[in-house]
Amino acid sequence: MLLILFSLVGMLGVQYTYFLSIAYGNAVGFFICCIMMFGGIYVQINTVILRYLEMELKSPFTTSFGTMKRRPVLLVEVIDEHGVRGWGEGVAFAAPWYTEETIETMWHMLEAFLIPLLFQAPVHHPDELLERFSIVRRNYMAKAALEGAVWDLFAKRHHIPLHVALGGEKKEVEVGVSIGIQPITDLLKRMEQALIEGYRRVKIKIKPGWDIDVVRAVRHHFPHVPLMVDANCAYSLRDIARLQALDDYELLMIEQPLAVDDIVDHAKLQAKLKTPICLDESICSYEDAKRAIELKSCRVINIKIGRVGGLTEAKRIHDLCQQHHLPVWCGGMLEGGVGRAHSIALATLPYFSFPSDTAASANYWERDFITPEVTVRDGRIFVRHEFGIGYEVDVTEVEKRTVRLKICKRSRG
Ligand SMILES: O=C(O)CCC(=O)C1=CC=C[C@@H](O)[C@@H]1C(=O)O
Ligand SMILES: [Mg+2]
Repeated sequence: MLLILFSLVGMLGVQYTYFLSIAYGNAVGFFICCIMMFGGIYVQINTVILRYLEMELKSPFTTSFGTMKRRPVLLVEVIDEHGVRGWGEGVAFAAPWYTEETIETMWHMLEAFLIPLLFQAPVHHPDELLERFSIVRRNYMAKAALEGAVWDLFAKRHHIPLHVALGGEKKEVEVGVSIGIQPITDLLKRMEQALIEGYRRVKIKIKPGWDIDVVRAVRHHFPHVPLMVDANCAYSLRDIARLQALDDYELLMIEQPLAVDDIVDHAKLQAKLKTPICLDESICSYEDAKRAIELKSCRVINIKIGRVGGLTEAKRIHDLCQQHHLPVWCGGMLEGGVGRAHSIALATLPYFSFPSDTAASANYWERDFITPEVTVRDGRIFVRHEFGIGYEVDVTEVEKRTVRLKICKRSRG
């Protein structure tokens, strides 16, 4: 009886504060979280559906570690005891060259370990899953896929958008575009197109031998465009002179120049560079971010939900960086629409300080599997107010691409 009363109070309270927050701004975000925590609604997931989708990028994407055209996606759908559904996306690639995870390892970890852990007990708030999943080491993208689906469902159960559930404040998020390695004339054309489309910042990929000349050529054509470079771990401290030469081009930041575990060398390098270093692959947790801040290994952090194990950890890293005045921004993983929707919601948090790598659906896909597709106007994505992730999953489009499906059911014994 008491539980039903709490649930009712919680549900009404959350919706009321959501409408208040629309009407009066977002000062009530903290209040919303309190009500969510104590409101008494809990979610019992009874079914999880895993889908392996074959997808192809519109054009190949080349970085220092290789070229990708095929981009399979792992979709996670969770269904609770009321039939409410939530969606998450596993963002690892087919091969383990960004982090150690792949689409197959995510599938295995989900099926063998994480889904059974989710079935074990109801969830009062998705923040609890960080602790519950912690008995599984690393495997952050697998955890994030399932946790993200629960966040979506949780927001829907509370009749609020995901960005409100997260405590986000922005009504629109600024976005940039990431352009892969390609012949310089194609790169310049692609950049010009992106700027015409309104993107507010351009990131280009570099590697040893494809760096200073390219940046010089880009700066020659676009002297004032907010520009950054991403090396995806391609350099070592032996390349310090090459990296220092990039200081002449007013780059916003150099993303992940050194190896994934070179957090000490990144500190040595940052001390010798004027340009801020942004860490991507090196930051997989709150603890990693704390160490990087302590060691002064970087001046910016790129937060990707998948890389850090989910939205809860992403929020913790955001808050930590805010306390230390170290700007963050939201990276991308060439996601399908569900992953993209989660990133948009996260980027509404106040300390996301540079445009996200969340370009429009049409930048990647002939047809995305959400409706509406993500669109960018004047370099901004307008945040949707529908409950949960704010976009519908287009089941017909999903089914067309699904090559493997697994339905996992909670045993009620
Ligand atoms: O548009 C996006 O989703 C960002 C693309 C992008 O730059 C990256 C995606 C995935 C791995 C890397 O190649 C790279 C990155 O490191 O940020
Ligand atoms: Mg990167």
